[in-house]
Amino acid sequence: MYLPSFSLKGKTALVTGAGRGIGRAIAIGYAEAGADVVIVSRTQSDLEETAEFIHRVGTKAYLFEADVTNKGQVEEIFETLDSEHVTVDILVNNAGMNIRSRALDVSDEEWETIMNTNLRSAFWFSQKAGERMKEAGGGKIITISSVAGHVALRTGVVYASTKAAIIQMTKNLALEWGQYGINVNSIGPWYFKTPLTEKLLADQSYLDDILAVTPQKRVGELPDLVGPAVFLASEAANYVNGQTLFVDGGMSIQGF
Ligand SMILES: NC(=O)C1=CN([C@@H]2O[C@H](COP(=O)(O)OP(=O)(O)OC[C@H]3O[C@@H](n4cnc5c(N)ncnc54)[C@H](O)[C@@H]3O)[C@@H](O)[C@H]2O)C=CC1
Ligand SMILES: C[C@H](O)[C@@H]1OC(=O)[C@H](O)[C@@H]1O
Repeated sequence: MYLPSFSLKGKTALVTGAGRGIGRAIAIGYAEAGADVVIVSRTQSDLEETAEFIHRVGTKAYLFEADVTNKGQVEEIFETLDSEHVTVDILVNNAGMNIRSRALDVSDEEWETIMNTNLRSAFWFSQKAGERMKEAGGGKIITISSVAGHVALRTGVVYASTKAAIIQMTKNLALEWGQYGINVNSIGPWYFKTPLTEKLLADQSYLDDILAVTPQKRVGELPDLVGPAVFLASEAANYVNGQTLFVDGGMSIQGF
């Protein structure tokens, strides 16, 4: 038999930023693939909406209203999961944000906020999940980067730096943790319509610029991202490590 399983049945996934957008889509997609899902975000009402979808699918949802930039709250999440004997088999570091300042205008506060939200939080969650996965004999860690981590976009140098750092962090964690059966990969999306981007994508001239450099001539739909996220979380990706999968309609290969 050559076809490995794409199912997540019997697994528990933790998804940060699961209150809306890409994180909510991945959390629900993982539930549809059979996983129980630990969902983390800042807004309880958003979490409850995501949990409602998961319950309709028939798997369990564990809700944690937390700020991923607060290390104490990150530690508390894992202490609570440990006390409830919930093992995280799959971690998706999705929470992220952007402040699209020009380089000369970036304030120290903006730098801190973007770096802490997009990069430091992902490292903290990876450390906490990684030490448990090492004990458990393996696991899957997926961090959401961006094409902005691979090519220069007009959406801000600090954001781009966090997304490039995620690509390198992914390689280094894979190098250290592959021996423990842990697969560490990242996904690099191009534009997907979410609360983070909806204002930008509503501007027809901006959208025209996006489509001009996108071979598939459309922005991403959330199922376009959930499929790769399920693949990387499943047994089908057991020998994929340290990679970044760009889900971008071909944008990152666009030349002239
Ligand atoms: N939407 C897009 O076109 C693209 C998004 N991405 C990345 O995908 C990820 C998700 O983006 P979207 O769903 O579009 O964003 P979004 O803004 O729609 O959702 C982000 C989620 O993260 C949560 N979050 C933000 N800061 C948090 C914090 N400090 N503590 C806890 N939760 C926090 C928000 O509450 C929200 O639920 C981000 O890492 C983003 O950089 C990457 C490329 C393109
Ligand atoms: C493709 C980028 O990641 C996208 O561009 C933006 O302006 C948003 O901040 C997203 O990050």
